[in-house]
Amino acid sequence: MGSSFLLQPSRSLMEEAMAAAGQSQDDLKRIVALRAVELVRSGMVLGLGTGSTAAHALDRIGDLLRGGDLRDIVGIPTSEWAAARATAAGIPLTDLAAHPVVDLSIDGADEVDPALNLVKGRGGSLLQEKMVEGASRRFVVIVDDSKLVPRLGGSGLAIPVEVIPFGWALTLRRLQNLFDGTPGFNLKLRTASINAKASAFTEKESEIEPFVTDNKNYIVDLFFEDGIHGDL
Ligand SMILES: O=C(CO)[C@H](O)[C@H](O)COP(=O)(O)O
Repeated sequence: MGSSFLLQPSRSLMEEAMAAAGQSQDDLKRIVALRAVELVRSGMVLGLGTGSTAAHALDRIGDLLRGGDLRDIVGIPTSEWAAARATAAGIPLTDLAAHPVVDLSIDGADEVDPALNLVKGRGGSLLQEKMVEGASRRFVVIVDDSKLVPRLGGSGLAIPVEVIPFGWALTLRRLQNLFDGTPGFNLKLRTASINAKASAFTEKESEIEPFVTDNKNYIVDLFFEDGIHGDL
């Protein structure tokens, strides 16, 4: 991957946003997404991110294309969700086979540590995000301040790992062994009921059905009481 860096609402923008009555977290997501889209130029191959922050960027790119301010853009979606959102926004889609080098990817994240290491994929899209963003010359991460942590896992929320269904229980045990002895460490297979996207199951079935990713894989969620200490 080329350079990756973080865009947050700048101090003045953040203060402006927080000062104005009624500004929500979603407003902050929109502000930072719009700043990231300022980096988009006509003719670029874009990596199209997934999630509620990236949604603002996709919609903005669509607006600029419709208004004629951007031309000849093609986008590689990082999930089925992103493909649908980009299509609705009017962004022409392509893939990594046709465009193995991506000029710029814009995506959200679940956690960002001070060294700009990321947790991604709590929404369930991991593998394609990593492939598209890994093929990018430039990767711009757009987050509001709720995503900043002193160390990964520090929010106490899941660190997702996508695993193939074959032998998933063995993979889960190996992940368990990897972090054995880490105080407050826990892990579990993500079930369909946990991921809102997996709505095909009834409530009762969903308690026992694994969540299935766009790539037909499972997810094991890792939890750290106080984040990951030491080398990643
Ligand atoms: O990795 C992701 C999806 O798999 C998202 O980028 C991440 O979950 C952030 O989402 P949001 O902007 O909705 O907080």
